[in-house]
Amino acid sequence: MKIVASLIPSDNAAAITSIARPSRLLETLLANLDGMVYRCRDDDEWTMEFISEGCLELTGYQPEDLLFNHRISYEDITHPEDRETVRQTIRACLDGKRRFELEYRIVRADGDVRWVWERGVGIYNAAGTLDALEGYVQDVTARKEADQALLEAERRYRSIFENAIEGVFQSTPDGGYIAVNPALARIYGYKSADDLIVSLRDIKHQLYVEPERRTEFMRMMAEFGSVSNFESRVYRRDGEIIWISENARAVRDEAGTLMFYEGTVEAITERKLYEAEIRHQATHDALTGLPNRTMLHNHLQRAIQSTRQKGTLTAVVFVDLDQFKFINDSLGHQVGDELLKTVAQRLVSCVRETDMVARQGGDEFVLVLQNQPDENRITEVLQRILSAVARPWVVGDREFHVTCSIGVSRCPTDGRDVETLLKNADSAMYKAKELGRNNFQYFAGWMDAQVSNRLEMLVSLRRALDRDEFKLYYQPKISLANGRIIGAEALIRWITPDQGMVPPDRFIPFAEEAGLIVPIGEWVLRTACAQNKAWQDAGLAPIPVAVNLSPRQLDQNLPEFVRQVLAESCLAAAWLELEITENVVMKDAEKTVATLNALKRLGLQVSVDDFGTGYSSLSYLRRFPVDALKIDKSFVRDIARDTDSAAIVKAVISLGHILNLRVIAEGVEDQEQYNFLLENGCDEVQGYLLGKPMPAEDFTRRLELEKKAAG
Ligand SMILES: Nc1nc2c(ncn2[C@@H]2O[C@H](COP(=O)(O)O[C@H]3[C@@H](O)[C@H](n4cnc5c(=O)[nH]c(N)nc54)O[C@@H]3COP(=O)(O)O)[C@@H](O)[C@H]2O)c(=O)[nH]1
Repeated sequence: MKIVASLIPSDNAAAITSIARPSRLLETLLANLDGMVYRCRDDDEWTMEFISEGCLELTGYQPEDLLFNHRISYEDITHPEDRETVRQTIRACLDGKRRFELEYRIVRADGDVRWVWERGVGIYNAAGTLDALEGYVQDVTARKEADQALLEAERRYRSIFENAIEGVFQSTPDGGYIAVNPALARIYGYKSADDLIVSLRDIKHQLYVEPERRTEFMRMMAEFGSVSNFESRVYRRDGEIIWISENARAVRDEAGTLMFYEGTVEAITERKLYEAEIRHQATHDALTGLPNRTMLHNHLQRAIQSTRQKGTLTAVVFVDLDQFKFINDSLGHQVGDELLKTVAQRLVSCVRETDMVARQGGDEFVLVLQNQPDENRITEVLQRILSAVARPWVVGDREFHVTCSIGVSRCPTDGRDVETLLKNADSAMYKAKELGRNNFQYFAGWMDAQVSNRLEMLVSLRRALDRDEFKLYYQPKISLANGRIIGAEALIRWITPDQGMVPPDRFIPFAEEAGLIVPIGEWVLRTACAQNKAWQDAGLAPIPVAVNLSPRQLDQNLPEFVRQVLAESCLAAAWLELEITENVVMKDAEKTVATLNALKRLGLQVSVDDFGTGYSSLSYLRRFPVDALKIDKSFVRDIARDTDSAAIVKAVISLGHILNLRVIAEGVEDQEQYNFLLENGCDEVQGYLLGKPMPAEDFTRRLELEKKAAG
């Protein structure tokens, strides 16, 4: 209950005269008053001597019911909880001869509780003794309820303001705060809302990390009257930088003059970090942390644009590791991953910060070298890359050597769009592989004439078998004991209608990738067996023909397939030799031993190809059912120049003989190499010196000549 005691002295009010008998005019007025006029005694019942007609509407009782307490007294109508206070308040005013004014509750005839406002005055006689009280009572329930609702709403809003998780503020255009809630103080690292308001007086410079954000905030407020999701970096009190998002509006007076800004602040650092992480993941390679293919494409796109505008030179460098597949297969993916990470770091160390090193996938990296002054500078970088990648690489207590092949295309010379530049760099890289690996090649127009697009190659390869485009060449193997042909290696050739002959190095890896190597390998085996049988049927001296096997062919079905092919061609198994590269033998050694044993049971021969380039374990080698080791041509090539190569060749020959294996040296190109191998007890040689791979018809003539010479 709200009690308002009037401060107006009752001397003036005393002018109100007795209204025991009001005039007619007054009666009309009183009857139409919105409330009740009364005159009562100062007794325990507030006995009414006069009461206007408004009594009925106000209390639900007829005026007669209350007059002289005929039916009920006003004291009884007054709400029991308010009676005492009403009496005390009126008493105090009467004692001080002041007008009284108060609000309290009454209980109407129908039991309804209503709020009333009462204003009255004491009526004194000439002797100054109180005669009666006169006053006016009005129903103010509606206003009271509205006030209550307003208070409740205010309380609720204050609670929201005080307890909100978001920061709430009102700030002035000159950069101070009028009001902030505790959450904003917490977000900005202040002890309390007051601490923030007092300490932070220059929002532009004290709060924003980039003060231009405040300028932008003000500009948007002036232009649009509000900002939403306005993200900025701000300083907390201790100097820590966080991200916030603001939603705010400008508050203006009726004349349109800006009064202040008000809005909310949300701390979004975590979201920003998460978004940055997601962006990073979408654009970076998880293993090496380098930009991925997507980012490379976007970056290259921009680099091309800038190259065009500035008239500069940009190089797209395709780097492919030479022995990666082998390392992955023989040493496992974990080691392969470590190698990729090391290579990634080394590549980054070779270029400027403004250049990009991206991982395209697998063991392929692409570098974008922008704003190059000339080709010499690009070449310097390429040389740095070759030596960086070739630096020994240590895993545990073992040291490895890896090289890479590099292809380069230049913008604008070799292409002006992303696809062309990447395709041409890729073609140049394949040329580098063909030219012996561990080198770089700049793209040249003629490379386009070859089947350089891998996708095209795969499509063409798929058709090649049906169109009978493959051919087998045969290269002689010569006995060092007597210089005679003691075998042949079947080597596939692809004669395409438009590109001519495509060497196996260019398509075997794709065939392996696409799984086409299995049908191609089957064709090779059938053709080689059939050809060998034809030579035998022609009366030529029988020799074993060696066929190369790809890793994908070496599964448990292979022995059965070989058995079938031998049966179909009627070739005795002794005249078939299978060449398997060292890394394939070592990969999943247990499984390989089982397959090799099954093959050996057929009666054929098995040799380990490219021996020396891999990491054969001696203990495994002892257990493998193989007949021969083929020393890789890279060692044979350097026999005369490089003492290490010469030592390796000698060691392999000794090792082979200790293990009771034949040793064949491949890639013999000159007499010096031949003599070295002869002197060091090698069993067989193969190479251009003794005969290049040749079509079956030419090989037939070689065999016929041999037969004649043998007499
Ligand atoms: N899975 C299969 N792989 C095959 C098959 N046919 C060939 N290949 C493999 O492709 C690689 C390249 O073969 P190719 O271009 O035929 O090269 C062979 C010889 O021509 C070459 N060679 C022989 N002598 C010399 C020489 O004196 N100098 C020199 N620079 N190169 C020479 O060596 C290749 C034979 O190598 P290898 O197999 O290691 O004995 C090659 O890896 C083939 O294996 C196939 O049908 N299936």
